[in-house]
Amino acid sequence: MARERVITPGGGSPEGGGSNESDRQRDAALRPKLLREVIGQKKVANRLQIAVNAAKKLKEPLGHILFDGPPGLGKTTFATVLPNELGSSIQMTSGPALSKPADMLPFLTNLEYGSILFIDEIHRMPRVVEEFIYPAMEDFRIDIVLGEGVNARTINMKLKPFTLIGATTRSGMLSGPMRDRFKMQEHLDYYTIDELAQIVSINAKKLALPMAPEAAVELAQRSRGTPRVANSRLYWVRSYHAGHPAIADGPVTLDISRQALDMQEVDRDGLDKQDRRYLETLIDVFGGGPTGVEAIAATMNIASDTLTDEIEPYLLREQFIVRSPRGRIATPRAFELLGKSQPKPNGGSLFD
Ligand SMILES: Nc1ncnc2c1ncn2[C@@H]1O[C@H](COP(=O)(O)OP(=O)(O)OP(=O)(O)O)[C@@H](O)[C@H]1O
Ligand SMILES: [Mg+2]
Repeated sequence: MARERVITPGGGSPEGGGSNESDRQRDAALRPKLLREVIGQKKVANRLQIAVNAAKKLKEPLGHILFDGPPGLGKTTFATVLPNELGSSIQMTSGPALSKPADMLPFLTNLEYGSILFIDEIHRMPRVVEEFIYPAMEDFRIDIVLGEGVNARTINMKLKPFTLIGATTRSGMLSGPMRDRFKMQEHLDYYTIDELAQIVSINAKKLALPMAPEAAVELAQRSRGTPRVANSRLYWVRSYHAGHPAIADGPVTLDISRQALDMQEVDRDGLDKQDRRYLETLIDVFGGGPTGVEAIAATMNIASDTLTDEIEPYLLREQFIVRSPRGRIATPRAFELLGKSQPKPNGGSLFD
């Protein structure tokens, strides 16, 4: 198993993407350790397995890898599985924790041959740091400037060949030159109900919670296609079950899982309070749009990044909203969900 060194200069969090502390502890407890334990994302997992096999056979470090996709889909999971597969070590940091090139030095000088440096939220790394690590990625060397003004000297330092793994929820914000330096670029997509149900069943076992298969499917259906959400729903169902003496001795049935999720105000489509608040704002305040994300964010009193990174991707995928050049528009499905009737468009189509 890999030795995991988590070093975060500047007190930054090694993991980003909007997960809070308790989510992170749960994530770590339930995270798969090996590629074969990873559920779904089969094409990605197969390509990684080939790359790992090749690296071992050729005794070369793995090429640099970029993972992108919405929060909670497994970017950090894949990054932490790889050193286990390779028998190497991993250091973890994140873009916001790296404000200047010197912040990279402890990581770069700690590298071992073939070890992994994981940079979460890599799109938030400042341009100066990005440019500083280009030669590290390409030729395993860095240029360090010592002193200032006329006394400044540049020292060229060789590094041990290593693998950089970047993760981002916003691949569009990554610069072209940075993206091009990754040998593999893997996009993670939402999971099917079947895959999520498997994850829920496996994790219920890890938590020693007896659960009927239909209950696992119910949780899967109501988890926004996202393993992290499925895990957090599972923890809630576990508390609900344990907190009711009358049912705590039996398994979690379909009924129990429904009651627990209804109590948490997770609806049958898996949308939670925050998702519905977004749709209510778009429909009640902005007449269903089109309206800009900044206006929705200001009205909801929430960061617009949270909307674009965490809330909107699933609503877009499930076609509760569409994006147009003039802004976000609620679809008939969103009106139906909230039990509202759709205003009649004057003349032109609602979606023009
Ligand atoms: N393919 C998978 N198989 C099984 N469990 C998974 C899988 N992907 C993710 N998980 C579970 O979901 C949790 C969250 O995943 P992870 O932390 O890797 O997401 P992430 O993409 O890094 O999110 P963020 O953008 O917020 O950093 C993991 O701890 C793990 O328990
Ligand atoms: Mg992560």
